[in-house]
Amino acid sequence: MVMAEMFAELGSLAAGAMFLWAMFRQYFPYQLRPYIEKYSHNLVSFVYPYIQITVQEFTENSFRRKRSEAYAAIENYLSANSSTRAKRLKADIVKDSQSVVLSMDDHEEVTDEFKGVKLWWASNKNPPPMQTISFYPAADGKRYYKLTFHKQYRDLIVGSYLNHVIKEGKAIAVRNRQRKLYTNNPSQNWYGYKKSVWSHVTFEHPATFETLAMESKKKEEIVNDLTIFRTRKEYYSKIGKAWKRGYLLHGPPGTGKSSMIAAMANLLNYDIYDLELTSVKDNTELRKLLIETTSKSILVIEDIDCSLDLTGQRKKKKEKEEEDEESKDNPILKKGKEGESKESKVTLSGLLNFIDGLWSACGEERLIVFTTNHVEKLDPALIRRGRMDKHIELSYCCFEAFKVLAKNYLDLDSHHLFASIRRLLEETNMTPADVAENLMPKSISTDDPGTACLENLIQALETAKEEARVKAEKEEEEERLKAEKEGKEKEATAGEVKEKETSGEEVKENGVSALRENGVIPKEPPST
Ligand SMILES: Nc1ncnc2c1ncn2[C@@H]1O[C@H](COP(=O)(O)OP(=O)(O)OP(=O)(O)O)[C@@H](O)[C@H]1O
Ligand SMILES: [Mg+2]
Repeated sequence: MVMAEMFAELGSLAAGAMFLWAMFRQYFPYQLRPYIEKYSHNLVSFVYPYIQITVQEFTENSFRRKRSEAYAAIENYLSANSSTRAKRLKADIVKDSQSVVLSMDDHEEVTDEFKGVKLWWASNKNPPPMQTISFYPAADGKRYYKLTFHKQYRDLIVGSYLNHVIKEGKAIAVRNRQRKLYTNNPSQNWYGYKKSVWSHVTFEHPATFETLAMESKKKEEIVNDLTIFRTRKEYYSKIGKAWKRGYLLHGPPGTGKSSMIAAMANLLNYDIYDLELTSVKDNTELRKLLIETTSKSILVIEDIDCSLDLTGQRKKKKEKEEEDEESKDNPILKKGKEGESKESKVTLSGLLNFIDGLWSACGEERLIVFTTNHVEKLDPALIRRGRMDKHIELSYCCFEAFKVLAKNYLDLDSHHLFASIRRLLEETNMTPADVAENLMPKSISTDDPGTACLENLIQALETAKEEARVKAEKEEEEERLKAEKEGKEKEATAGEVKEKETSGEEVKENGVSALRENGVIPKEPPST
């Protein structure tokens, strides 16, 4: 009964308020209305001790409509912090359909706590504008988040809480994102408005530092170097350097240079930009590619010594001039040359600027990795410290590296054949790629695949040792023959010179006696 009375009273109150509001709108002078609204706002804020901050999903300026970074970060933050508390959630699939991320649904509210202070987040949506007949799909309403907190915590919330939310949100986005492997498009593939200088696929390489075979001390040093680099944002800005680091990986083919790049990307959770230097037209295009890369990425140039003849550029130019001269009068030759003229005009100085010039500071938290099989062929300017800060040599398989491979491939920590393998590895050079190939079980039916593979490896090592011995002998023989030949040639030339000298002396002697005969020079006194 009491309840029913209460509802009846409430109903009449609401009806009364609505009547008053309608009267106000109809009869109150239009010019005075803003003043009344302003004072009513002031009155409400005086009584209502809470502050509200809204963050719209889209920011708009006169050029374009863009999804707000702050909104995306808050969305991620709330998806991680609210999914256990909110009752209505939206599900979305990320990471290549592998996991589901839950976020707050529209018109849902959750509470959060920061340093003992309670705050409320609400997700809302403004109704869409009036529908008109349009070619485009119907516009969705404008979403926004509203944060409410007590005004006494204003400094704490504005000063640190919001920063904390954005930072956390961005970190969650990085964790959830799908990593990408980019490669540069040739410039003829950039189509007008939709031009993109890089194309990408999902990056999924299983290599990690655990599976990488190399000495554990060296591996630890590299992992430490990378992890320190990642946390050094403030340090880099303090010393006034762009937050980037260069690595030069060098060593024979099949020693794990490309695998190490994949392991680096997996360790740091970075994207990879694999730059194919030969299809970059010129230095300007190189700069454009650099600008289009994002932070938290590894920029890779593989086989830098083969990518471009950077040191031989001048020679090439001279040769080209000669060729041009030749083809001037020959129209067929000229046509052929024009077709080939797409070759890269990237210069060494362009590349040096790319690595550590002014432009290289755009974007941050970036690694630049060069790989090469012939470090001695590279220009010293290209690999000096500061450009390539860390030089890592990946070499032939040592016993420690073999043990990593045996553990990965055969699940073996020790075996009686390890001792012979150790001795053989010390005596011969075999790349980790070859060792790994021999450790792959070749048949399913073997009872003891581990022993079979190790025996295979021993055989391969012995063959390699024998081949190396034969090769060394052959080289020695060639060397000996060459030395012999050179010796003979020297002897022959020495003989010729002596002959010439003696005949020259004779001529001289004859000349002198003739002069004496003719009394031009005095005769020699008789010897006593
Ligand atoms: N250090 C290593 N640890 C583990 N696996 C390795 C290692 N080195 C080579 N491999 C194996 O050999 C294969 C080839 O290695 P990778 O492509 O990394 O060599 P690379 O040094 O980049 O050679 P290249 O100079 O020819 O590009 C890899 O797929 C990997 O399985
Ligand atoms: Mg490689």
